[in-house]
Parts: sequence; structure tokens; C-alpha cells
Amino acid sequence: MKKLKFTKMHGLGNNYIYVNMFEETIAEADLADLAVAVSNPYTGIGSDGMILICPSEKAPVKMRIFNNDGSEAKNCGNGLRCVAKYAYENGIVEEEEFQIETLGGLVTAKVSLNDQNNVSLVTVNMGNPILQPEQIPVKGFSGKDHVINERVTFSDHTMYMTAVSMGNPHAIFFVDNINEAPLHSLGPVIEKDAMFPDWVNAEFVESISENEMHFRVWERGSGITQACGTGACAAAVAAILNGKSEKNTDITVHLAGGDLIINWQNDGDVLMTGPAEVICTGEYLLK
Ligand SMILES: N[C@@H](CCC[C@H](N)C(=O)O)C(=O)O
Repeated sequence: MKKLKFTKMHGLGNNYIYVNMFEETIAEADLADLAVAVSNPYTGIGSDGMILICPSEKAPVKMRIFNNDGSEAKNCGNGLRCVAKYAYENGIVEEEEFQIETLGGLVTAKVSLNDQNNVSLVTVNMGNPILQPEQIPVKGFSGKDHVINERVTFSDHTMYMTAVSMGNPHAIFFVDNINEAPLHSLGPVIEKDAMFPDWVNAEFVESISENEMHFRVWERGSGITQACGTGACAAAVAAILNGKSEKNTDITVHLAGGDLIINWQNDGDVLMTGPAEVICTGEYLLK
């Protein structure tokens, strides 16, 4: 039986099965089904999805991310930090600062090392957020150049939405109390609403101060997860667009799995800093 070597890693509990495509081969036609199979907690390994660490012609390494329903996304913040850790610790790169190709473009990662020379924290320059409705994409706002605090209704619930793409689409809703956010009831409804032609990641955010917020996510293609790096970036951008936070300032985002530091710089780039951890390595028996 053919075996696939894997590493299970997480960023603040957002966990994926990582496959080193410098060494492994998987047919393109099998990728979506494999992501579903390995992610299954009962019959697979159990994860939020699968991430491929691939050779690239544009950078030392390329990331491809599949959600646990088999859909492929263009970006994944927690995945990028884990790919950076894997690439550095496994000798794919030797420099502490290097580029990673994603389907959404090139990003730059910088690793911080601990006393054992292992990667403890990673800062990723996630680039500029995309705010134009057609590019996010979100329908119903033609003629507008952004979607900030717009009144919308899902399942008879009226809410105020700010939409941001970090290479993947996010709908952000500010709430008074994060513990009462309708994550389970409205998350799946918002995700697949006709307003979002590519579906959307739905995020509820309680702003605590200019520098701090609580955050919960219903991820497109994966459901509730412990953390979403691109979502945390989008939430910080949304807080600034809504006058709750400021640019060029570190914002601590408290996710279910821990904290990320996000900074939307004056030059337009969004920096994300947080941990990346290896859980285990193993071999998956291919059916
Ligand atoms: N967990 C990720 C985002 C993964 C992709 C997302 N579900 C999508 O389909 O856009 C992150 O940390 O950013």
C-alpha cells in the first residue's frame, strides 16, 4: 500500500496536514478528495484541511491550501506561518527572511528563533488588503469602492458588515459581546449567501480598545476553527476602517486558540505575527 508522509502542524489551534511536495507526489485530480479524507477526524487524521509545501518558480517555496471540504483557497495566514517554520527547519530555506508563493501572490515571511534554533514566531507581510466589492467578491454594492459598515440581513437578522479580502474573502461583523456572537446559527448561512459568489469566511469581532479585540470565525469550507490568520488581518483592517483602531499600531487579536499581533502599516501592507507548532509526523496509507 502506498504511504504519504505528512506533518501535522497548527497555528493557534488552526491545524492542517502538511505534505512536503519536494519529496511526495500526488496527482492533481486526487487533491480535493485527499484533503477531505485526511481531514476526517474519524476515518482520517483529523484537521481543518490539507496544505501542500511545493516547489515554486517565483520563490523558494509555494503554499497550496485545501479546506476540509476539499475546496482550494488562495491564502491562509496560519498556514503561511507553519509553512515558514517547516521550510526553515527542514532546510528548504536558509535565510531567516524569505518569500512564499500563494495562489494570491507572493508574501514575505520572517522567522524568529528560540535558544534551540527552532522557529518560535513568524511575521508574515500579508500585503495590501483588497476593499473593492467586485474583487472581494461581494455582490450588491456596485458603484461603491468599499463595503464598510453596510446594513445586511441574513435569516431575518439585520447586521452591519465590513468586507475585506486578504487574498481570500472575509465578512466582518462587530458585536457587543463575543460570547453572544451567532457563530453556530449564522456562520453557515453567511458563508454560502448568494451575496458572496465565491462564498465567504464569516467573522464576529468585539473591539475592546484601540489595540485589542476578541475574534471568532466560521471558515469557508471548514466551519468553526480555533483561529484564522487572514481573518484576523481582515478584522484589524475592518476595525481601522470603522474608526475603532488605528493604522501603524500593533493590534492584539484574541482568537479561540490564542493571540495574533496585526499591524496595518501606513504603506498599506498588513503584518501578522504569531506562533507555529508541529504536532506530529506520520505516514498516511493511501486508499
Ligand atoms: N485558516 C486560514 C484560512 C483558510 C482558508 C479559508 N477557509 C478560505 O476558504 O478562504 C487562515 O489562517 O487564514
